[in-house]
Amino acid sequence: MGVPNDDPCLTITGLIRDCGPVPGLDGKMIRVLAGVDFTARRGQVTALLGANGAGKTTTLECAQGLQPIDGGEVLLLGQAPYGAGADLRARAGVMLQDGGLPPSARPVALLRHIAGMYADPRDVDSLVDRLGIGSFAKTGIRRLSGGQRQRVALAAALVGNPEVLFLDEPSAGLDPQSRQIVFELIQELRDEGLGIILTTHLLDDAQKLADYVYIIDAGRTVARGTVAELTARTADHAAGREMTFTAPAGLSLSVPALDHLILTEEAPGSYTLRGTFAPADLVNLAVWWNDAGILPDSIHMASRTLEDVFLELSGREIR
Ligand SMILES: Nc1ncnc2c1ncn2[C@@H]1O[C@H](COP(=O)(O)OP(=O)(O)OP(=O)(O)O)[C@@H](O)[C@H]1O
Repeated sequence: MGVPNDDPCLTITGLIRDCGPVPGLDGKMIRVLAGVDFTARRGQVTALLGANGAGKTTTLECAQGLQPIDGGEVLLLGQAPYGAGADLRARAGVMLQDGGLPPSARPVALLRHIAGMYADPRDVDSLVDRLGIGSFAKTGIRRLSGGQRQRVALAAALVGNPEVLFLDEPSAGLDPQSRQIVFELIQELRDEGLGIILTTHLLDDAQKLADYVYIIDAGRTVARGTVAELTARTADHAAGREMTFTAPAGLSLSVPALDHLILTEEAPGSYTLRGTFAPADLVNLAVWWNDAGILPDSIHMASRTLEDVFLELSGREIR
């Protein structure tokens, strides 16, 4: 296996998409995508995040050539996907949330059938083994649990040996063991050089898997970066840290050495410090505890998670 390169496999620039006509808007079209930028690279997992209705599905459908575009540019493996031939489709694997699998088919027979349609398919037996499909190999798709169906859908997306893999909510419905298996497989495929594009509502999944993250809101790209970059403290978000500790209730909150931080007793005996911490603040805290004769029962310090960033950018209210 060669060293994977990180060339772009999907480039979306200023994507505009109008849909409709919408009956509630007197039959007018609505601008669903108003400038989405997104680049996915080979050998990386790139996550597309956004609240409900942000435009993720529409973006991916434009990327897969399932919808035309009204402005901007989409290049999948160097080609405009809408109207492209079967050759391009064969190079992209798509795992949809509802699977899109024929309900009466049996998993292994279906995978062998799909493999037969490709020039250079993956080995079906090893995929079946890897994804634990053997134990329900001959059960009809309609009788499978959601998590089993999800694993068959992933195998079906991979069997054609694609260069780019689109995964819509890959861990939806999976139990912890299956989720672990699927995550390990995604990481291996990434290391093989596949470009993997993932949409998810589970920010924890994005935090664990994604090399690069794009956040879209109301049809536009509003943030991009590695998880570390997005969660790093910036000038705007200098108050990005929070420390909590538990100690006896009713301590005096007047601590001059810490008065640049906000110290509150959120519940009896449960204290929170927020603000821009310097390492010396930990010394000042220890001096305060020492002077007051306190040994805290627990201490916890955390920085922002991807979820905090997402909520700041997409708003906390439901749309
Ligand atoms: N054909 C259409 N006609 C009218 N409105 C549409 C059409 N397609 C999408 N929309 C609207 O565009 C917006 C974006 O939809 P899209 O399905 O891309 O969002 P999403 O980010 O995938 O949402 P979710 O997380 O809920 O799946 C939504 O408000 C949706 O109602």
